[in-house]
Amino acid sequence: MGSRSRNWESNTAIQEGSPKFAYILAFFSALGGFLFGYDTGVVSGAMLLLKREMNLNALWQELLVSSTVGAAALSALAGGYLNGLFGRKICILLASSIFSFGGIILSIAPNKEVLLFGRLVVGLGIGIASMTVPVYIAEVSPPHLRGQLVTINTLFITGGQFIASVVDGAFSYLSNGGWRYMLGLSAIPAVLQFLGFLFLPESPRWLLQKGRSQQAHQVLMHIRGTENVEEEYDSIKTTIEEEEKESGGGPVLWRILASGPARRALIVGCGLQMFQQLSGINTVMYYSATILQMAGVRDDRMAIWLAAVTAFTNFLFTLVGVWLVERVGRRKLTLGSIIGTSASLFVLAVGFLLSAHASPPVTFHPSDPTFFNSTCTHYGFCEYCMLDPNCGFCYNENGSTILNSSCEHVNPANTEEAASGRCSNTTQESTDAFWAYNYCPTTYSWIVLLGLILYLAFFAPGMGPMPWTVNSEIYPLWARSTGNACSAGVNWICNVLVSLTFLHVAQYLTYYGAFFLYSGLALLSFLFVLGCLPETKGLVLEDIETLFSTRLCTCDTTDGQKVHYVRSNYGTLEAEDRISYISVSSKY
Ligand SMILES: O[C@H]1[C@H](O)[C@@H](O)[C@H](O)[C@@H](O)[C@H]1O
Repeated sequence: MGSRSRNWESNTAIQEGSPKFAYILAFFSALGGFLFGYDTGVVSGAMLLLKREMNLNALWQELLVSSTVGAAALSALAGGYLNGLFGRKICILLASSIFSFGGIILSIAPNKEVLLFGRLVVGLGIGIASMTVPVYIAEVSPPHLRGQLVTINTLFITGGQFIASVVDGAFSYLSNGGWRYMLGLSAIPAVLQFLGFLFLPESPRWLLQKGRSQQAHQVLMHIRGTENVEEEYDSIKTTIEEEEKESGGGPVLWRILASGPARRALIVGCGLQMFQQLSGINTVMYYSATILQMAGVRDDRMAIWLAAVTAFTNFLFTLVGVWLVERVGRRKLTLGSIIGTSASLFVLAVGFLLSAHASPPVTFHPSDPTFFNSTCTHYGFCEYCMLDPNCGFCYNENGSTILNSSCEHVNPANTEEAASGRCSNTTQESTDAFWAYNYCPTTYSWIVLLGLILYLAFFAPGMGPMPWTVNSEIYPLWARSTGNACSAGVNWICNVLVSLTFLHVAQYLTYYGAFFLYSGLALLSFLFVLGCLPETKGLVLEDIETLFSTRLCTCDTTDGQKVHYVRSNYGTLEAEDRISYISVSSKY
């Protein structure tokens, strides 16, 4: 094990190679991200049709949404093992087969039980893809493009969510079976990815790790578009040899926890994924239709199409992230994004707070006998009425004045109408009475809308993609699959937790309380990133491990600099202490 050094000038050999092939690889891999976005996004529109056609109660609706995310959490964790054993290519092929199978099952499902099975299958595909694709892209990309190419995967996730909302809008006009197309169409990109990947190479880093040196060398030349890959090849090979000598036996997770740099990388990776979800992205996305209704969009179809605009905003600003990641670096992009995200969550909360204070009172008590048996009669203001999932607010409007307002029981089979009375669809009067479920009519809705747009504009370029991008690069090769599996698992588990608890949190803390909480959590993540996230821009993957050699909370010293590291061996010391890092260049 000799001492080893790399200098940045010599990376020009890598940079000179044609990156075209790297883009092709990134495109086919990122179809996995597209399916992740499509399958998590499409269900809300499909549910509108499904609940009517299959008579789904709230529990079944909840099951069909959460089963996919839950299955994704489990398969992301298992994906680490599969990745190490079979390689990235086989795992991506596996994920695309699972996606295709799931899509077909969903499109022909005869009943809700088969639907649930299909959603579980699709979730298994999402979990494997979510942890494998960023790793594969990072391992095949040249260092100067790596951040951008991995961020393209998140662009595809948000693109998938956008296309899903357009498909939802388009097929919502089909009175029968529209959901079959919505859920089944995902099989097309899945088959495309499967076919494409049959012809694409395995990651050269994984090949080298498995001792398939000749194949690794060939793949590296192929993807770099040049024969001049000796330096990169040697560098990967030496690192793997060193790692093999240094690593003890036992399960990889145990070795990660026992090794200082890998453990710190795992804390940073999992922390980033946790904070991404705790800043409420999926709640905001899911809740966007209601926010738009608050802002006065009453037509259901219109709300579906405007939700597509929200998803498009998320996509558009992720594109800004793709553009910025190699210019400003991961650290500054994430920090800037968090400040904006926290501030916009604050604006959202203030909008909800003002709406709550101006919440219209209940002024009308219908004489309908079913009305008297309802607990909804207890509420004196719309604010309390809407926080009870069993009730909704029914009112007439004269200009901006609310008239004849009552709190009434919701139709359990369809929350878009009251169970009985003038806001149910069984009465003639329903035409001039408005039904507000989950929200209150308010003149402050523009603040909420502004908060929503600002939120997406700040979240999407940084906190959306960076946790995935950073995780794909911070672990040493031996720990990469397991590290990414754990952090992706944390992402999915926090995703389930936040979405399942949102309505309860809102019931206890009110909507504005919930958004103030998310805003505070975002501030907490600012401190975490400020103290713990080093800049990885432009570094060779094999060098990144060195950034975690010192205690966490000291990383900001390297911010904005490209550092040249020299790794030297002092024989008798512990593995992590044996590595000294000498900055010899900070000219950037
Ligand atoms: O990075 C992605 C992206 O921001 C998506 O919009 C969101 O739904 C996912 O949960 C997240 O992991």
